[in-house]
Amino acid sequence: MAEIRTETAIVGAGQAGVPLARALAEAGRLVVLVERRHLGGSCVNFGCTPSKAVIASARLAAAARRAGAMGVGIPSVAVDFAAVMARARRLVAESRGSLEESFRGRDNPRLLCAEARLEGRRDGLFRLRAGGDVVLAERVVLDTGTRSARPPLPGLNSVPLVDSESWVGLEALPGHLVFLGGGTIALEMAQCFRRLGAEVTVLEQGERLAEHEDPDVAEALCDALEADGVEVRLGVEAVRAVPEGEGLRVHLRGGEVVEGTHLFLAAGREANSDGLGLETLGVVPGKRGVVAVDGGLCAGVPGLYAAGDLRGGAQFTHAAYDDFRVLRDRFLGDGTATTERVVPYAIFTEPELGRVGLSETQARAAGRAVRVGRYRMRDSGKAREIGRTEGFVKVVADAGTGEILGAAVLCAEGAEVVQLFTQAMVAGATAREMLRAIAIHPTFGEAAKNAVAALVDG
Ligand SMILES: Cc1cc2nc3c(=O)[nH]c(=O)nc-3n(C[C@H](O)[C@H](O)[C@H](O)COP(=O)(O)OP(=O)(O)OC[C@H]3O[C@@H](n4cnc5c(N)ncnc54)[C@H](O)[C@@H]3O)c2cc1C
Ligand SMILES: NC(=O)c1ccc[n+]([C@@H]2O[C@H](COP(=O)([O-])OP(=O)(O)OC[C@H]3O[C@@H](n4cnc5c(N)ncnc54)[C@H](O)[C@@H]3O)[C@@H](O)[C@H]2O)c1
Repeated sequence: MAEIRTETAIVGAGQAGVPLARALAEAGRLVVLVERRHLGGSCVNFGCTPSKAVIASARLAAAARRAGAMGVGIPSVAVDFAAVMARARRLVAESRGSLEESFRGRDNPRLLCAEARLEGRRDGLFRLRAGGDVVLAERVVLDTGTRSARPPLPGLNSVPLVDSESWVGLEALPGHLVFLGGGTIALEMAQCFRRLGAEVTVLEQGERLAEHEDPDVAEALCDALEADGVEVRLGVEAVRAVPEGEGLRVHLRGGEVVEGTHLFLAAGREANSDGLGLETLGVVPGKRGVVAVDGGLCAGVPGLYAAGDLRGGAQFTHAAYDDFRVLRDRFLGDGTATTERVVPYAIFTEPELGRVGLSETQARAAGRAVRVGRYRMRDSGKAREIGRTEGFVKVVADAGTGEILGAAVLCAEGAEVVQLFTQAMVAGATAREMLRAIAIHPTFGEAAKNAVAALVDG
């Protein structure tokens, strides 16, 4: 057993852990990074990278099927599922490989490939067991991410299951996927697998998909899935899963039965905080295993920090990466950086939903007097020219000052277009100030500007 003394120990080579380890080492500070599985964490290995690669293939198949409407004949569209998945896994292997290469042969950051567990704190040092090694660290950063939550559904373990991690290993196209849950993962993956040729049913216990979005946005997303042939069942309660031949049956309350070949678990995520030994420091995780932090990401014990999905709140790659900025500033800078920030996000369906700030529902629930500007994509020149008229832009502003409070951009490239509103919000811009910027014609930026104009004029 080796005893390793370090200034900073980082647990989890995810979106905050890797850049932080590099930055500390570059500044000449001793750092140990402990990872139990693959460098790059969820985003690289089974999240953003492979899902967006497969979604790109599915979008291409859908565009090819629509080509006739644009005067381009594509007589038949064949999806080679194995090739689609092989391409995605190749991208994963490339990203992971270059990360592995960047750590090879280095003693700072020192990479330990092991499961880490805290064993309390003595003489001002955290004690961390990592396989056969013991790390003694002045501070510890936990960046251990999340995993698919497993709802307490009787029979769950007896049926063919896919989750947000194992899907990446699929070799053959599932015949009929039944999604349990209708949030971000289900929206993206249900549309994608349907476009690749699978039958898809989504079972959502709530009254709408994407429960955190405004009802008009959620309804438009639901319409988009249904237009692709996804069967969406809202307000249903799965009470039992039963194997049936090669597949399964899901029994719903009320007696109805849904059949499929695989159950896709998309019922939320829970943080990897169990097994970390947090109890040895008196830290008790909250709902879904989340570790509470302050604005500087300190987890309640001096010297203990939590970053990325583990700390709850915005669970996205770019938010985890921004936690790196906060921690780097805490450890190497003047220590004033905080997590008070504007975090945009997207749902990569078609149309794509780009979101930032407050939704109309959230703004009204917070007691704000708001104005809402809306613009339909079917009125946009660019959308009509490229044959992508679905969706709308919706912008929410303070009724008194005109300050932009949030936006939902549901259109082709909505995740790109919403960045306009992110910039405006960070700059504290009002609707009138946004209108001073000329938008290029023909672009979706014009549609965004027209939604802002509707806010001022409407
Ligand atoms: C299917 C899917 C698609 C997604 N798509 C997007 C997207 O398009 N855009 C977006 O912004 N976000 C997306 N996300 C979310 C994104 O992947 C996460 O928000 C992001 O990866 C979180 O990074 P993290 O650093 O918090 O944790 P992770 O990237 O999960 O890293 C945590 C690491 O800690 C390691 N670990 C855990 N416990 C221990 C331990 N005890 N000892 C040692 N190591 C440990 C894990 O093995 C893992 O490598 C997606 C997620 C999924 C599942
Ligand atoms: N584009 C992106 O940025 C992106 C993409 C994929 C995943 N992610 C990450 O993953 C998270 C989303 O994961 P998710 O979609 O699993 O969770 P979610 O919280 O978005 O949605 C879960 C849904 O499942 C429903 N549900 C829960 N238990 C159920 C049950 N027993 N039966 C039926 N419905 C049930 C809930 O009502 C909810 O609507 C995001 O918050 C983000 O962190 C992000």
